[in-house]
Amino acid sequence: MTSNTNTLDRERGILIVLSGPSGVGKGTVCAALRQVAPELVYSVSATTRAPRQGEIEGVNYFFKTREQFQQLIEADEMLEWAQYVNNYYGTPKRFVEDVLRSGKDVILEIEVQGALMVKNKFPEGVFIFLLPPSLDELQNRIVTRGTESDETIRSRMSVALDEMRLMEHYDYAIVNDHVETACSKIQAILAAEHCRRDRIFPKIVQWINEVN
Ligand SMILES: Nc1nc2c(ncn2[C@@H]2O[C@H](COP(=O)(O)OP(=O)(O)O)[C@@H](O)[C@H]2O)c(=O)[nH]1
Ligand SMILES: Nc1ncnc2c1ncn2[C@@H]1O[C@H](COP(=O)(O)OP(=O)(O)O)[C@@H](O)[C@H]1O
Repeated sequence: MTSNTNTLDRERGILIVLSGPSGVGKGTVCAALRQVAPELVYSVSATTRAPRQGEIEGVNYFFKTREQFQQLIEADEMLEWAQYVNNYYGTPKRFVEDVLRSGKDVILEIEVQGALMVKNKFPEGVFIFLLPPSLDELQNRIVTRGTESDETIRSRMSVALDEMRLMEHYDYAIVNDHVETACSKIQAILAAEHCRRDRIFPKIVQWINEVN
């Protein structure tokens, strides 16, 4: 038996897509997830939206002009992209593919149109939808965050309803009532998906055959 044949490694990482309406807490839950699951890789999106106070280029987003964003699409460098409330958002393709090929799991925090594009390309991905405890609480969270104008808040609430109608296309729905609970549920889903996908059985058969 060689050392190459007796490791129970998976060949490719798992692609996780986390969606949910603006203000539901995707960013907050992802930040908590980073603390407890540092092995998970986060895809940084490109956007034409202006940076919010404190946002850092390459950390929160790659901030682009409309022309630059268009060029990325034309050069086929986007895994998916979507227009959301007057701005474009998209996932750089190469980074995600490299991470998956290296055997690590990668998480995309994206809206629903883009998530459905990803589902076409990666049906084996894990699609998780984050829900608010109520619509009032959703609005309250967007308002409390204080990053949006009144008009943008109205647009985001209207998009939120459209997004929730498409929830049935997801594998899992999680209510973000408490950040820690939502985070634990995502970890539990990931752990279960690892068990389901691990290519352990062929390896075990190989071990047994090699011993006999
Ligand atoms: N399709 C797509 N949506 C994205 C991407 N990055 C972010 N989004 C989504 O775009 C929406 C607006 O993002 P943002 O302006 O940062 O607002 P926030 O998520 O409410 O803080 C959210 O639903 C994000 O999840 C991306 O690469 N692709
Ligand atoms: N479980 C929660 N309970 C209460 N407030 C929350 C919870 N999750 C997030 N928030 C708050 O809601 C607001 C929006 O969260 P954010 O992570 O920016 O949402 P998203 O990334 O989905 O737009 C923030 O002020 C955040 O602190």
